Amino acid sequence: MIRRCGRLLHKTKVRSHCPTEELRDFGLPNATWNKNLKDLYNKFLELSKNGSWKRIPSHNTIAHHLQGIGKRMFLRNLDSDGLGFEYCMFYNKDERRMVCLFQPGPYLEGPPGYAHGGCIATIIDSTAGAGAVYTCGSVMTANLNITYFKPVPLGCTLFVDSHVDKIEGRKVYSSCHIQSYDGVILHAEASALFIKANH
Ligand SMILES: CCCCCCCC/C=C\CCCCCCCC(=O)SCCNC(=O)CCNC(=O)[C@H](O)C(C)(C)COP(=O)(O)OP(=O)(O)OC[C@H]1O[C@@H](n2cnc3c(N)ncnc32)[C@H](O)[C@@H]1OP(=O)(O)O
Repeated sequence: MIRRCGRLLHKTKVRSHCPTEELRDFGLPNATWNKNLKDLYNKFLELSKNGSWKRIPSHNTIAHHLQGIGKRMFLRNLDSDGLGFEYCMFYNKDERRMVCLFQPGPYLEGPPGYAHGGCIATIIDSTAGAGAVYTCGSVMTANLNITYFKPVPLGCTLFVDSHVDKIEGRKVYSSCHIQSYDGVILHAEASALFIKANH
């Protein structure tokens, strides 16, 4: 247990929204990560050693205008680890690829025992969106098309693989695949159009 901002918090379990708390990097392993997620994470850490891949830190806010009223980034806004979006991302600049290692928690349930399609869309948007941001700066999603092939069991480990395919002026075209951690099952694929900020 640690004491922060006058509240008692369990070191690995509880997420504080206290605005004065130092930023926590949620892309680091915690006790709720299953073995497959940890193994994939370690594999990408290994690949990062020669600089080709880079781990992307993940905080619970990018919204500076929210300072003073808490940190509420959509994917990191639950108060406990493991219940919602558990994920980390790695970026490969040369390949214009952003991958996300994702473990959907029980609060993301849609059909009984399976992830809601909206949370699959969210992780695709966030992964491909982050890939577009890291490749060419601020973007907004203009279009996202998803084909769902196989339902995603809650608690499994997914490999989300996005790629910036083409950049035409302000338009950034990306594709994304969601597979099981071992690549055996293709759960979904998507194409997305991002528009670069007009400044
Ligand atoms: C976010 C950045 C933060 C940076 C922080 C760094 C940390 C990185 C870490 C983590 C990143 C996380 C990543 C986030 C991921 C999530 C992103 C979202 O959820 S975004 C919210 C949902 N999307 C909206 O709410 C958009 C709503 N729509 C709009 O605001 C506008 O329509 C917008 C900006 C998309 C375009 O508007 P216009 O006025 O700027 O530009 P116009 O002139 O309309 O379009 C430019 C060109 O694009 C085409 N275009 C626009 N929309 C299109 C569409 N839907 N389909 C096809 N073409 C389209 C147009 O035809 C035009 O093409 P022609 O230049 O004439 O050839």
